[in-house]
This record gives sequence, structure tokens and C-alpha cells, in this order.
Amino acid sequence: MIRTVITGITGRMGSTLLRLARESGDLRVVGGTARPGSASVGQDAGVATRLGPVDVTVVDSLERALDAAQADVVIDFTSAELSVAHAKVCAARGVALVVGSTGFTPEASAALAESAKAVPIVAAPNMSVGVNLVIRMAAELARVLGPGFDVEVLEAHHRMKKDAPSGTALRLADVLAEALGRTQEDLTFARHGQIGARPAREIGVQTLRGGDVVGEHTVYFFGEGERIELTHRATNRDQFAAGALRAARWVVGRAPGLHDMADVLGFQRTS
Ligand SMILES: NC(=O)C1=CN([C@@H]2O[C@H](COP(=O)(O)OP(=O)(O)OC[C@H]3O[C@@H](n4cnc5c(N)ncnc54)[C@H](OP(=O)(O)O)[C@@H]3O)[C@@H](O)[C@H]2O)C=CC1
Ligand SMILES: O=C(O)C1=N[C@H](C(=O)O)C[C@H](O)C1
Repeated sequence: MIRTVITGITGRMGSTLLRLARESGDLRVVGGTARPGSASVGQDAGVATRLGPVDVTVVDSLERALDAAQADVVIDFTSAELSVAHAKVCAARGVALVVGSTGFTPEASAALAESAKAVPIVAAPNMSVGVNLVIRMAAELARVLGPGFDVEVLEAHHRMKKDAPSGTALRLADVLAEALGRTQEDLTFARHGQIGARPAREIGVQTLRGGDVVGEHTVYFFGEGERIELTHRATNRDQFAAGALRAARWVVGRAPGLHDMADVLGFQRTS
């Protein structure tokens, strides 16, 4: 059994992870955390998430969770800031980590990489196998279609999402830029007013927010007389959680290092 701690266990992803881990047969949830002061601290995690008792008491810090139970891996879908702090705790305690949080600044990414010198970490903005295939396919399409096509990325998420553009849209933009020999300077995140003709090198990244949209990403390749649209639509969170559990199985026992879902899935890296 892989002894697993889930941070933010009552969150949208945390509760999905708890449900799927419980059904998995090979992962045992031995700890869970929630925000200090949250009503769920001190409750059974299964009761707090309406799954039914799981005999895991929610605590208010990762340190407390790791003091209370020996763990092989921590799965963290909270926020970039908190994931950096959790990675430091994992590094100090020698526990492997899976990070699904998004919204990383360059400094936060560097801090995560620092912790990965001590323990193995898998971090990816999207843990769905389908999305990771779409990312690969987008890079391949860009390489084959070349500069004659204008490339745009559109993402849509629920009204509660805190970061924009989504981590997945940013990853798509990065792999598209690399495939097309473009740079971060070529990424455009907003258009308004007299913007003039579209620069040929531009890669647009646009954001929609509303309702309960789980996660949608489309890459448009606009050509002359034709266009290609590559779309992924998540209709629930199970595939993100299933990917994270797959990453947890993969990361336990690895040497220290920072890994992506592409490594977990055995893909060649695209960026
Ligand atoms: N990689 C992937 O495949 C995916 C990534 N994500 C990313 O995962 C992250 C979480 O998303 P989502 O589950 O929708 O967000 P939620 O807000 O539902 O979950 C985050 C949870 O973390 C809790 N939390 C806040 N502070 C602490 C703390 N100090 N200690 C412990 N827990 C804390 C929150 O509690 P409270 O509600 O009280 O603030 C909340 O329950 C986001 O960055 C999102 O973009 C999401 C889906 C898929
Ligand atoms: O916050 C979300 O919900 C999601 N966030 C991830 C992202 O930012 O790419 C992945 C997924 O689309 C859901």
C-alpha cells in the first residue's frame, strides 16, 4: 500500500483524490490537511467531504499530518505558494511529492526545483492523460503546419478559479512557442482597442471564466482557407485525480528530481 497524504483534502481536487484513492486498492490515505481555522480541521476527512468515514482526521498543517503518520507521498492541489511551502516540508522529511497546483511564478518554480534536489517531485499543470496527449499533438501540429498558420489558445474554467490563464494554457503556449521558434515576448494575453494587424509571430492566449466549467482548452491553427481546432473538454475532475494517483505510484522510490506528467507517461519532453 502506498501511504498517501492529501493536502487541501476538502477542496474540489482534494475530495476527488480522496474518493479515487479510497477506491484504488493500492493507495491508502493516511493524512489530510485543510486551511488553519477551517471547520473541517479535527473532523474525519470522509465526513468533511461527505464520502463517509475514512478514519483520517483532518489537520491544519502538513507537518502535523506527517508527524501523525508515516507517508510515502504527498499529493498537493492547493496553490502555488502553498505547494512551494509543502515541497520544503517534503524535502526536509524525505517524502515524495505530486504537485497539481497552478499559478507558479518563475521564483516559485525555482523554489520547487530546489526542493526537488532532495526528493522526487512530479509537478504538472494538468494531470489528465488526455490533456497531456493534446499538448504533444499541439506541438506536432505547430511543427508540421509551420509559420503560415496563426496560433491561438483559448481556455475556459469555472468562476472560482483563482489564476489566469490556466496553467495548462500557459504550458500549451510554451510548447507551441518552442515548436515554432518563438519566445515569451510573442505571447499575447489580451487585446483591446486599435490593435492593428496581427503580428505573424504572435501566439494569443485568451481566458474565459464562468459557472461550473471544469476545464476546457482549444488550440486554434488559423490558415488561409482552412483552420484546425484541437480541443480538450473535462466534464468532471476524475481524470485529473486519476493522473495524480498514477504520478504518485510512479514517483515513490525515484531518485530526487523534478518530473512532469510527460515523464510519468513515458513521453519525450516537448519543452
Ligand atoms: N494539475 C491538474 O490536473 C489540476 C490542477 N488544478 C489546480 O489545483 C489547485 C486547486 O484547485 P481546486 O481543488 O479547484 O481548488 P480548491 O480551492 O477547491 O482547493 C484548494 C484547497 O486547499 C485548501 N487550503 C487553503 N489553504 C490551505 C492550507 N494552508 N493548508 C491546507 N489546505 C489549504 C483550501 O481550503 P479553503 O477552501 O478553506 O481555502 C481548499 O480546500 C489550483 O491551483 C488549480 O488550478 C486543478 C485541477 C486539475
Ligand atoms: O483550476 C482548475 O480547475 C484547473 N486548473 C488547471 C489549470 O490551471 O490548467 C487544470 C484544469 O484545467 C483545471
